[in-house]
Amino acid sequence: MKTLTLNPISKVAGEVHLPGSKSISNRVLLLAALAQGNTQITNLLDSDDVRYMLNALTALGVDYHLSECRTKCDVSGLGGLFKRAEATTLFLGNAGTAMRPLTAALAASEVNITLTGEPRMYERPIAHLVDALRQVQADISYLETNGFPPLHIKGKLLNGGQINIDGSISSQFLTAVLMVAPLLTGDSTISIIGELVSKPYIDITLALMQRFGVTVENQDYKAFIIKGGQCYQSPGHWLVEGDASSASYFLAAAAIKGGSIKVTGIGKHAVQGDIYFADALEAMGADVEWADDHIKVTRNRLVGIDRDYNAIPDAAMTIATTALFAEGPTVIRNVFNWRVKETDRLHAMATELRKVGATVEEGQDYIKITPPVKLKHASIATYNDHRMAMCFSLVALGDAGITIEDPDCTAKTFPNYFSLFQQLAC
Ligand SMILES: O=C(O)C1=C[C@@H](OP(=O)(O)O)[C@@H](O)[C@H](O)C1
Ligand SMILES: C=C(OP(=O)(O)O)C(=O)O
Repeated sequence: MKTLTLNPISKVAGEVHLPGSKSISNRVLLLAALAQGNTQITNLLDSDDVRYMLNALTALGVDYHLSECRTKCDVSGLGGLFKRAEATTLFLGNAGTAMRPLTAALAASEVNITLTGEPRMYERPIAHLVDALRQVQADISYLETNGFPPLHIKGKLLNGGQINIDGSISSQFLTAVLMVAPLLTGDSTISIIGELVSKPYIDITLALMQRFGVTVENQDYKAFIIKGGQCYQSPGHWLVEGDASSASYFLAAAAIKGGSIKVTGIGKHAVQGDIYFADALEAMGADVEWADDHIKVTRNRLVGIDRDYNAIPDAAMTIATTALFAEGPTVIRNVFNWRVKETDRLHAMATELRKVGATVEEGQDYIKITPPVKLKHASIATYNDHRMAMCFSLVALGDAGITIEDPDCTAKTFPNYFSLFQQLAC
């Protein structure tokens, strides 16, 4: 297995122009495909998750032109739902932002589709979404295990109506139903069962839908009312914001061993909730500068924090490894759904943090990290989880360096992460 050893880095500084947001790239591609008119997308993310969405759109007959650098894409919208008579299989890797929204859009399209993916995708629950779509007569069947992909979808025009959806495991299920709802023939009311997790991702969905001409009535994240029989209208041009989750590793590096690091491509008005990772760094003691077109973090003394990070589950992982450099323990609470992402992230994080010397308490839905007096060098297993690899790169800012197993797993969202990270060393 390939490994990457990072020698101790004593100081970091510089500027990083962020690759496009994964969450926005895959949403915009799907909305542009369904919209009336052409959409010119710039700063599209070039990573595995986005390739799976692009490949799916090709197989579904969507016309688009991708530039050579794969960050510009002109999409000719279908002006409505997909239509493809032949039975087709779409392989979606482990991309939640492809699997979940496509399941809903295809259930309402006249298609005959099988959705497959990597082995881990078959362990990531999807029943809450399938149950919701079945309430409006969607014809979706499980091909292996009840409640999990792979799925077979015998799509047909759906009517809309009352849809109750469990929001307690993933917001992506609600995102999926929201994005298809305006294209159903009748009006829909989507009611949330339980407490909705990862709420800021719903704000991304609603903001993008609005830019494509569709308004949703949001009743305090408990119910959403959407008129049916609509068509998305292309906004013409779309610049994808930088990825706020990807920004977290650079901002954390500055907080730990800056110098200052400035990330561009996002700023204080960004639509992604993960920009509030910078608030977590501020709470730990770092200096943060918020501008319209960048966020800059400068090192200061860091102290542990104890907070609920349900709203930013991806960037919250970066707090776990930043905690190794803070004074006193850090507790990251209400992150139960870490267990159903690329790997069981609560368990993986606890196991690997212990290897570098931390004392760790792994709760059902929280993790408590007490930093060691001295970090130890270790070889870190990454569990085919891009964020495990990127989070543990921060350990190189200690005195012992770190070895990252399978560093190429960052290809899911950030293929050139390690070269950018190493360029910041000074
Ligand atoms: O909608 C999105 O773009 C995402 C929502 C979050 O998932 P959950 O809603 O499952 O927490 C996040 O972890 C994922 O990386 C991207
Ligand atoms: C949870 C993640 O991905 P997905 O979109 O596959 O859910 C992630 O990127 O951290």
